[in-house]
Amino acid sequence: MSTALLKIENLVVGVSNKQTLLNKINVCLNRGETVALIGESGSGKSLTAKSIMGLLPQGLIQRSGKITFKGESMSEMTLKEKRGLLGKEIALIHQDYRGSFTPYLKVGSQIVETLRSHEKISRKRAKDQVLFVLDQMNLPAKRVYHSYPFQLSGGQIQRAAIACMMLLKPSLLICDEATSALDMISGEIVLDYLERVQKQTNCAVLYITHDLTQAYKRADYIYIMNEGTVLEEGPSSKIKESPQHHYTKQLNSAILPLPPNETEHNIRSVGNL
Ligand SMILES: Nc1ncnc2c1ncn2[C@@H]1O[C@H](COP(=O)(O)OP(=O)(O)OP(=O)(O)O)[C@@H](O)[C@H]1O
Repeated sequence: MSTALLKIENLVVGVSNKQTLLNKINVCLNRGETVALIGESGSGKSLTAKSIMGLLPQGLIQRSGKITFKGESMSEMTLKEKRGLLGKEIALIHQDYRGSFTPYLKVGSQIVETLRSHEKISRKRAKDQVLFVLDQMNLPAKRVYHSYPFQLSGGQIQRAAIACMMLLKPSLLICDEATSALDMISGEIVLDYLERVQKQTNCAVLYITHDLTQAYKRADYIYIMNEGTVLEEGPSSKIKESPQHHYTKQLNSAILPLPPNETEHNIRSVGNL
């Protein structure tokens, strides 16, 4: 049997020895798979994502549990070793994109340098690749490439930051409410692009979201979280069609019953304007 790409086993996180915030979380991701952690605000989704990289906020500790990436225990890695994985092997896309670029350098040259620090590639080829991915993100590629961060909108910077991460072809992409700062059309364009990259590179994607509709559209497997625990898990179709837990049933009943084809058609029509 092949090793899981990422395995979280019995993860317990809390405020030193007091309050428990994550209680015995078990999550598994295979190569190429798309998994969603679903839950309302405060359910523990982001802390689970942060635990993977050892990026827990000050004052919080991992009390027990094991996290393995490609069969290697991350809990035993030094912070330096974990940071080495971040970027090349694991990309983390989150809502707060503001720190993604240095304010004094043009966006294009920053992405080129990031790419060249991970891959032996000429400046000219790197530039071509950067312009290509910026274009794939539906950005005015040349303008964004030659702009300083302050000359771009928040959504443009965020899409440029995502383009930069995907150029590094990570094995695992963690999207923590990655498109919540974008309008609906831009968000769909970004997620469609991520899906295309995923097909080419077979990277796994972990979506952290409260948007069950997106999870049903994008994920193969879903974990339903509430108050720091996983209440239910299963293939998306099973969670959608035969949920077992009353909380999952509640979440399902809260989804607006829009016909998917019509929604898609409307998005396409607006997008083509
Ligand atoms: N630094 C911290 N100190 C104490 N408690 C914290 C800290 N960070 C998060 N928490 C608590 O841990 C719980 C889980 O938080 P987490 O950020 O994982 O939620 P979430 O499901 O990602 O929510 P959201 O969708 O709003 O981002 C919440 O009750 C939150 O208040």
